[in-house]
Amino acid sequence: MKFKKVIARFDADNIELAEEVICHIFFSFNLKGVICDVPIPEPDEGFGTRTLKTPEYNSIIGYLPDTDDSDIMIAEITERLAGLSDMDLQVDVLSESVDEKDWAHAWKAYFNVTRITGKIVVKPEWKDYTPAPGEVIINIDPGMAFGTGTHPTTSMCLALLEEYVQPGKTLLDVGCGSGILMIGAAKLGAGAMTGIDVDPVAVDITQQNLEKNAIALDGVTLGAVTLDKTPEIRYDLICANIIAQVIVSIMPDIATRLAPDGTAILSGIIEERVPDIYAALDAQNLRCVKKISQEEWVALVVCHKR
Ligand SMILES: C[S@@+](CC[C@H](N)C(=O)[O-])C[C@H]1O[C@@H](n2cnc3c(N)ncnc32)[C@H](O)[C@@H]1O
Repeated sequence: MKFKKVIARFDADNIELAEEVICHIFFSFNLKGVICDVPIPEPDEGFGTRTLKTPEYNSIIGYLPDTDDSDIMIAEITERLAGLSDMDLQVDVLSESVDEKDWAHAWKAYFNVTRITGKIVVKPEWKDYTPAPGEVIINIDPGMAFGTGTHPTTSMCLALLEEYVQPGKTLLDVGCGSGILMIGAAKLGAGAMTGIDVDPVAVDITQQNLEKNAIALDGVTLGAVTLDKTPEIRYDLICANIIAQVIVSIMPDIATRLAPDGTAILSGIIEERVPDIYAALDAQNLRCVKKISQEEWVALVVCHKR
């Protein structure tokens, strides 16, 4: 099958805000395999904590099936991006036709063994790594789904899971992507888990990655659904690493699914959006108990007000 690779090459005063907005537009057009390819200022420390190659440009890349309509969609995406005139953003949209087999593996050059915390290491399935005693190794092949652990939004979630997962705690992962957070949680001792994603490909990849990590699937529920379409089961832990606008819109559904003593980890939020999140939390009688940040990205730990 042929795909159109869509590249939004951009420059902006606020790179993280531009990343968020462009990704949101890509997701709203249902582009698959969206990755942020942004030069990282700090050097790789030799462990592969960052991308192996530093890209020359800031790019957001996504893929569309190559059909009669794809050029019209790309023109609409270009128009939407050009309409962001209130932001200090210069963006060029490029596209090229690629074979699935060509692109599905091309990004792998960027993904190396990545240490997230003193304990958690994310390892591409195809790389060798000898774990130190006590390390939690997450084997991942994200395929067309988001989630290698190299993005700050994912690594902050993993670090917070290490802090908040307790044996047997139930977990709901909203926007499971590659399944990386569910695997991390399971290896840290979580009990029954539910993972949902609007992208059915992500749900398939999550299942494959859970299997590759020998996570028993009998306690796992997966679905290509939005949160409002899931049963109102209460979870001890909820993770949502999605952009702020989506988190705000699903906050009522998060609140009704968070156990009275439960903890939600909300990530994918840039600093500018934190006031919107706080307002949405307040409206649902939720409160933030911890805020961490990496680069311009913020992750919040949230619970019910008492
Ligand atoms: C930034 S990725 C996070 C992937 C993974 N959980 C991680 O932390 O690396 C966000 C994921 O949320 C999914 N998504 C976007 N909007 C969603 C929604 N309203 N409900 C559920 N999933 C959504 C996307 O398809 C994508 O896989």
